[in-house]
Amino acid sequence: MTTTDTRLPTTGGIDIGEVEALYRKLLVALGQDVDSEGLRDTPARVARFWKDFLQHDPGTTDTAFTHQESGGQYVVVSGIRAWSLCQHHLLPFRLDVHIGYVPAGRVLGLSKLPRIVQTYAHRLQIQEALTTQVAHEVAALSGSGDVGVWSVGEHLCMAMRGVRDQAARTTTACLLGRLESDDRLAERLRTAAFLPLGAR
Ligand SMILES: Nc1nc2c(ncn2[C@@H]2O[C@H](COP(=O)(O)OP(=O)(O)OP(=O)(O)O)[C@@H](O)[C@H]2O)c(=O)[nH]1
Ligand SMILES: [Zn+2]
Repeated sequence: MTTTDTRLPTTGGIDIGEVEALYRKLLVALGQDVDSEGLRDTPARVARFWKDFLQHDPGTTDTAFTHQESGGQYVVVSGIRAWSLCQHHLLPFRLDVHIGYVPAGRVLGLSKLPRIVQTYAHRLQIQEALTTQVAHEVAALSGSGDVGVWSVGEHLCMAMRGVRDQAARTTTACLLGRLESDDRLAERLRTAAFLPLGAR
């Protein structure tokens, strides 16, 4: 996976006028009075939401600094918060994402890690794919093959509908390079990632 993979995997652009018209039709089909005061502007608002969500610009993600003295060091940024939308129900899921890597001569700008998460969160997603995509992007941008990403998700499609389990949390992890093969290293980074979150 390369940095160019941050483009949306869509089949076309967003026709915001058509989205608005379709939402108007949807509300009618749902038996709603679309000309009532509260709903009159809703199709346009929701169309704007989709455009903002899917075309969100996370900003520059590829600033990295040479750091040859990084031998033996690891970097962990934990508690990155993001919202995404599940592919199956188009309902939000909230994520806490924790990223760790062992630099290989270069370190990424710290703010770039939340920006990378946002890049992949602003898609119709499943949590597992997002976790994998973030790990590969961090690897590509940092030049380090030793990357771990842990995501803890709360899915509204499980909480407010369907099984209606409000307490369930989903943890997904993607371990690359030495984090995959070296259990002790992976555990050190995982512990560092989750440690500061104990009080939450
Ligand atoms: N693996 C995975 N599944 C997800 C994610 N988000 C939502 N799902 C699941 O997608 C599945 C879709 O299942 P279906 O049986 O097709 O749909 P459904 O009848 O609405 O399922 P219920 O949610 O069980 O009511 C559900 O089990 C969801 O919990 C995700 O990020 N990863
Ligand atoms: Zn869902």
